Amino acid sequence: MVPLTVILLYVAIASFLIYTFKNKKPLKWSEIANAIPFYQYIVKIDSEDTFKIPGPLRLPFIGTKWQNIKMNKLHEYYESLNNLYGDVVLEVCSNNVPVISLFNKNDIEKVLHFNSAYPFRPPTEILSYYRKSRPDRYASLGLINEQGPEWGRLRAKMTPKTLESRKVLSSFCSDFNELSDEFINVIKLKRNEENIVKNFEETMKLMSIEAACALILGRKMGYLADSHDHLDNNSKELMIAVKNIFGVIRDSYYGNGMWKYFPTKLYSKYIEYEDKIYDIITGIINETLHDHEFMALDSDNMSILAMILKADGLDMKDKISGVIDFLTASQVLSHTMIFLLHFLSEKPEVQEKIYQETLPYIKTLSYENIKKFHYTRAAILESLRISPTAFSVARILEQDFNFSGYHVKAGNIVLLQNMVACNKDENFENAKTFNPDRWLNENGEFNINQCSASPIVIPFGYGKRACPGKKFSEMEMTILTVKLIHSYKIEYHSTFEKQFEFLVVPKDPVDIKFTNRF
Ligand code: HEM
Repeated sequence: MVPLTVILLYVAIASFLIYTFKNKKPLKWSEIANAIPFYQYIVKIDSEDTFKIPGPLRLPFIGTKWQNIKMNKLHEYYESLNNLYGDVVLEVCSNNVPVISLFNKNDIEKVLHFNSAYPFRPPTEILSYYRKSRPDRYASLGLINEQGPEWGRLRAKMTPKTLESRKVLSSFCSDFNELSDEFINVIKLKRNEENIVKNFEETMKLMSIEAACALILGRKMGYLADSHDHLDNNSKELMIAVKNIFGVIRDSYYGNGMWKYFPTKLYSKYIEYEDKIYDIITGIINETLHDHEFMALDSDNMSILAMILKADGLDMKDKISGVIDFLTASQVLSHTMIFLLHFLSEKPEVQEKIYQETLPYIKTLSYENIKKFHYTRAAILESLRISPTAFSVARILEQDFNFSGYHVKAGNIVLLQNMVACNKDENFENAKTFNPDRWLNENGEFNINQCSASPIVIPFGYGKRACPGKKFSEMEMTILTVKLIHSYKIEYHSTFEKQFEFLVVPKDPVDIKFTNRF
């Protein structure tokens, strides 16, 4: 006999669900969607053309979310979708919104080359929902998530041409050289008796966040010191929040989505991290505004924080969210470096070539000098081609397109599956093989146009919406790689596996052996 309480509970839950769906109680997604004019045009699955696109079985309410996808293997899942259904694949979110994956080089290029005034990238739902619920703190969804003319305004104000000027890059180059030397020392201290740094990803993340704070906040946090005992609570909490927020965003995006209807644990965790970062950044901004010396620096020596604080036409809410967005977005360095170290570890001869190429310049790794490192830059690009951390670039179509014979209407969300496409032999010869030489011309010079499929190598995105941190990150990766190779021979001591955490990241633990070069 089923106890009466169980029956009553069942009836209560069923009635609630029927009420929720039958009365079309507004989903939080649609609240967000209606708040952003462009989103009203996102097409729903009722479009006949969209239905013709192959993909996993679609069920009412849950779309294609019934599949037992291991969330941390999502990047492999997309490769299997391509193998099963072809170059254009349809998935349907639980809120009936279609998401179309494009795997074919020509289709990807069509979207990239569409000349949009304000390229639309679907926003992160959980962040958008939370920021909309806090008008006391946020005036907009922020640079990463805002759309249309408002995004255009934020982008123009927060990423002025001076941001990537030679002088700003040169000035940061010398700061980053110092940090890299500290990092080399940290590795020395963290090696065990076999010269292995266990859980290297943790050490690398410290470097990543220290570099981000130097670039964006213009301050040294001390995350690379021997011990963290000296750090104040804010510094410790900032580190934890910035490190963990990506995992929560991933779960909100690809999980069961219950946070949209109930105040789940996941949503509380998200608020906890977002609020922590907000409070600490607001404190730092207030301190900075009172630091007259800092604010008086000329634009060539300014941090991104000072540039944003000095920008005209942005209110304080915009400035705070801008700094938060820059800080969280810049955490990708650590994953990209670990992928690169894996490839270098597999090919000691590449390490040797980098060593020889950079030997004459090792004492002065200036911004001008590192441009001469053709082979090193080719090795970095090759790693980003095979193992980008952003496995796809998302866009919302602004006009109808024909993709490999399928008509796809404006308003559809497409995922440009650059990682899968970049690992296909039809686009790159022996695509899965790490081969820096493919990026060198007959004179041994690095040339991005050396491969005909280079337009789909988009680790930093593309066009007006591309990553504003690209030049900084390429510079950081070059300096760090050169310094590491001049100090150590690098060898992976754990199996190399990737996992999905909103971004593709190395599966931990990563153990790397660093043997002194001399
Ligand atoms: C290896 C390091 C990095 C990688 C691989 C990376 C990758 C990306 C990608 C793929 C996008 C999306 C671009 C698009 O949709 O076309 C993006 C956007 C963005 N990145 Fe990065 N990024 C890195 C480092 C940084 C750094 C250091 C900063 C800060 C200075 C930064 C700030 C941003 C911001 C603010 C956006 C949003 C731009 C917008 O929507 O207008 N990133 N990044």
